[in-house]
Amino acid sequence: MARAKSFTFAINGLYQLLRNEPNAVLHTIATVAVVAAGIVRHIGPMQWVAIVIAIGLVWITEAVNTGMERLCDHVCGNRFHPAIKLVKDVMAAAVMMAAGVSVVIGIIVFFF
Ligand SMILES: Nc1ncnc2c1ncn2[C@@H]1O[C@H](COP(=O)(O)OP(=O)(O)OP(=O)(O)O)[C@@H](O)[C@H]1O
Repeated sequence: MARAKSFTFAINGLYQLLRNEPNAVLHTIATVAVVAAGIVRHIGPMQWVAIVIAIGLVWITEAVNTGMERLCDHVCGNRFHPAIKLVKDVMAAAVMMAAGVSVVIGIIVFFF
């Protein structure tokens, strides 16, 4: 029962991410486009594995980034603090690296 409740909290987190994070719209469009391209190009099972990992990597880092941003804003009350800057910049770097890795995976899968 407790497990089922945790699952509903996680679903609520996903809903909040989709509702409040503008980047989530871009990720959704990119996810649909890449999956459609994979279907049209009849990519193989291992290529699907790479694509699923790439998509998951971006969504997971965006979710963690969003959570950390909200926590930072709550803790510092929107006042500037060097530690908050470091946390937010590092999280932004994580999203950027995940996106970069995903683009490289996409290029390898679809163009090689
Ligand atoms: N309270 C703060 N203290 C110090 N620096 C901050 C603070 N809030 C934001 N910053 C700096 O501004 C940058 C952008 O912050 P912001 O919260 O707007 O992130 P964002 O990436 O624009 O968010 P979103 O993902 O919602 O578009 C941070 O990476 C950080 O360098």
